[in-house]
Amino acid sequence: MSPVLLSWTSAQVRAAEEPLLASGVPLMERASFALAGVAARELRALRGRVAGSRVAVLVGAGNNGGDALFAGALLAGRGVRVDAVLAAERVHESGLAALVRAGGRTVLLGAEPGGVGAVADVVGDADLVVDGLLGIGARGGGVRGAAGELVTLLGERRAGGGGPFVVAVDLPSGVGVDDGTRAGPVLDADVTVTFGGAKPALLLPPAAAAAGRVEVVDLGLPLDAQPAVVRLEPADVAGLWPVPPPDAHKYTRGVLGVVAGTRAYPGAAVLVTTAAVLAGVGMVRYLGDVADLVVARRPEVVTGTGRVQAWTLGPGVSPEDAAQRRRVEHAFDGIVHRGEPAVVDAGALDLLPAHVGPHVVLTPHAGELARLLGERGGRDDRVPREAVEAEPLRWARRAHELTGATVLLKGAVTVVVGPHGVAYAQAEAPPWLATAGAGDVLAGLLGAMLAARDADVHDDPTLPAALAAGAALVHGHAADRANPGGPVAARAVAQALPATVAALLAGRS
Ligand SMILES: NC(=O)C1=CN([C@@H]2O[C@H](COP(=O)(O)OP(=O)(O)OC[C@H]3O[C@@H](n4cnc5c(N)ncnc54)[C@H](O)[C@@H]3O)[C@@H](O)[C@H]2O)[C@@H](O)CC1
Ligand SMILES: Nc1ncnc2c1ncn2[C@@H]1O[C@H](COP(=O)(O)OP(=O)(O)O)[C@@H](O)[C@H]1O
Ligand SMILES: [K+]
Repeated sequence: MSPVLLSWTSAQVRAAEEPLLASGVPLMERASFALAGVAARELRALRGRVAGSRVAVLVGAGNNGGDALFAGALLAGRGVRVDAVLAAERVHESGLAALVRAGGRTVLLGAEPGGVGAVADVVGDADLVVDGLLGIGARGGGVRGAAGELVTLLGERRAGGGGPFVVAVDLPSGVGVDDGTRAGPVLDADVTVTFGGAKPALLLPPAAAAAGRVEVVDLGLPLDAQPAVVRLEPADVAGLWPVPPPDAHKYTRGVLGVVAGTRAYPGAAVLVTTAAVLAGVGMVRYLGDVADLVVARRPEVVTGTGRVQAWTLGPGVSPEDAAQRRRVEHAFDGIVHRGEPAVVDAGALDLLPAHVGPHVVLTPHAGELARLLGERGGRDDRVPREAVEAEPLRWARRAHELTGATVLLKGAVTVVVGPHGVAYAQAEAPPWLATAGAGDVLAGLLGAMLAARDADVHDDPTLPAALAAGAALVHGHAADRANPGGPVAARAVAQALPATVAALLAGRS
């Protein structure tokens, strides 16, 4: 398994390809050859053979269309019936010539007697569609014009359970390449064959859901700039997880202070402390109103004040409760003055000091992030939850700018933003994880990681973001391990942590 999926913006990709194109490296030839290979493999899987099957190639005005045309030509050469739908009067010239030479047929979108609907019927009846409408030249806002209508019609077929298998060229057409937005018609794909390196839209919500399986084709591009968005893979966990050395003792493994839970919400305290203990922290110190319950459920936990290496603050905490408020504010003293790393969740988000450092990791969901932005930002930052969900990277970045903290924005894909533009998008969580208390487990798990690596966090301000992304990955895997393919309770996710971590460290996941 290859560790880390990296993505670069369209500008970074263009900068990397420039010297190669200038020296005549045949990038499009390499790209289209790989693309045709993937299409042929999928046809074999779908139809049992390549020759005799039917492929529709959607061709936009740019080089993305060029890739699709050359791939169409290669497929036609292997006995595939290829219909190319030209979405512009001028398309890639030599690509078109190659397709026609190989026996591919063309229709000009808009010039067909039956209009876009008739073209949609032809495309819809194909075994496989190669989507070369838009690549990194897409300006956002979805596919425009007649091609946009075609994409909408094909989307309706897919939604109805029909429609052909779609292979996207470089990106699903219509997504916001660098910001992962989905505003307007997008052709959802089953497989995306992306060139040189992934693009942010392939990792970021909401666009990433349109990509299907992502296959990266190495074109030999010198992509040495810092990637825009990264997805950690299971093999990366070993480099982040605090594996105790032989001479470890409980204090070197870290003490986590927890302020969580009230008499009204006692469960949060149990879930946070359980997750931290099962993630292998040296010790948990619980501060709160339900110590008896916590200790009854987790006898490993100690109660009362004392030194800690890191904090988890906020699950089940109500800022109106004076005693809890005092405990959280006291913890923030150590966080601000001694630099203790912290996870700040739920009720503690409302008590966050004006400015903190990246050693503080905020863990809001979209609703909590919208509230935080509204309270701390200017007029333009007052956005509803839906706006955060439509552009999670943008708003997580904004929250980082406003607070100085590392920001982990929870959701189906969890987005993490830290200093120096570092960003992660983790998508391992099964939808079953969207259940009350799951966030408390994440807060305890991440707190344990920060407590064990507090010294490293002091040295490297980008480490908390990596640890947070790693925690999201472990959290998702634990949910899956707790009950593969079925419902999970938050407590079961916590209970699955020891075996999940062991499997990830052993490379068995
Ligand atoms: N970067 C690289 O190293 C390589 C790039 N290649 C391909 O080249 C592609 C980029 O090519 P281009 O720069 O020509 O860009 P595109 O092929 O993405 O398309 C640009 C064209 O689409 C139109 N357009 C933009 N937004 C639109 C919208 N929302 N609705 C309708 N039309 C819109 C523009 O007017 C322009 O004519 C990549 O995605 C990739 O497929 C490959 O050939 C291999 C190498
Ligand atoms: N659709 C989804 N698919 C997968 N995971 C999800 C989805 N929605 C939410 N999650 C995850 O479930 C957890 C829910 O956390 P949170 O909203 O804080 O709930 P709670 O406060 O009840 O613990 C987060 O880790 C989040 O990333
Ligand atoms: K495309």
